[in-house]
Amino acid sequence: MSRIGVITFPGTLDDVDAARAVRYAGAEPVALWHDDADLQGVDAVVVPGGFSYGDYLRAGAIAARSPVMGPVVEAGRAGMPVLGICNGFQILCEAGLLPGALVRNHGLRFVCREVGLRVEADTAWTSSFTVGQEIRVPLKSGEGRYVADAATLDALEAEGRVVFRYTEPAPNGALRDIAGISSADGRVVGLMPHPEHAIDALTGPGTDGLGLFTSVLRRLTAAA
Ligand SMILES: NC(=O)CC[C@H](N)C(=O)O
Repeated sequence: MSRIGVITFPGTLDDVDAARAVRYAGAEPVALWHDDADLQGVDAVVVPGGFSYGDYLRAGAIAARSPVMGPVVEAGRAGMPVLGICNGFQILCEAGLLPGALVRNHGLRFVCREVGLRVEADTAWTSSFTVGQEIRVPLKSGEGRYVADAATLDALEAEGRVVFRYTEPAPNGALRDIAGISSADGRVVGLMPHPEHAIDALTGPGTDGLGLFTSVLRRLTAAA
């Protein structure tokens, strides 16, 4: 069975939901601890949402320099699938695995509501969707405005690395309505909205989020 690590930092909120999403998809979640530079032989890693280290300095800035992120960056650069959700996306950008940055929402308000996303790229974490498919998942963040310089944004678009775009003007002011991006090899993906909160029909909203986790499992099983 594929083993997918889920990291817990001080201040992480969504590790339990991320582990459940991994389990619902049919993989084994493995708890990884921020202070251990040890990935325990996992096949993929989820960096979940929350307020790691209290968002001090900048969201994700301290977590990006914690012991566990050393091997995550190394493995991500070598092709291991890594998914950063919300604070996890902020951490992956701060760690240099993904380009650009997440800054305070325009209007400076925390945004907490369901959003529509268009899947725009076939990656390790989106192969269960069709390109162009629209999904609905919750967004809950105060520093969710994706920014990068124009050359980086042009390159991301030209290389098919904009993975998710809001289907409405970005509620946080993200440039070009970008909700999620990937590494050049499509294995490291970060997004601001929360697919792990949309996996169970009983609680909703919908189950669209599960597709990210079934996608990576399919990829890992095909590679095995
Ligand atoms: N839900 C989250 O992961 C919150 C992310 C981050 N701390 C923010 O508010 O932007």
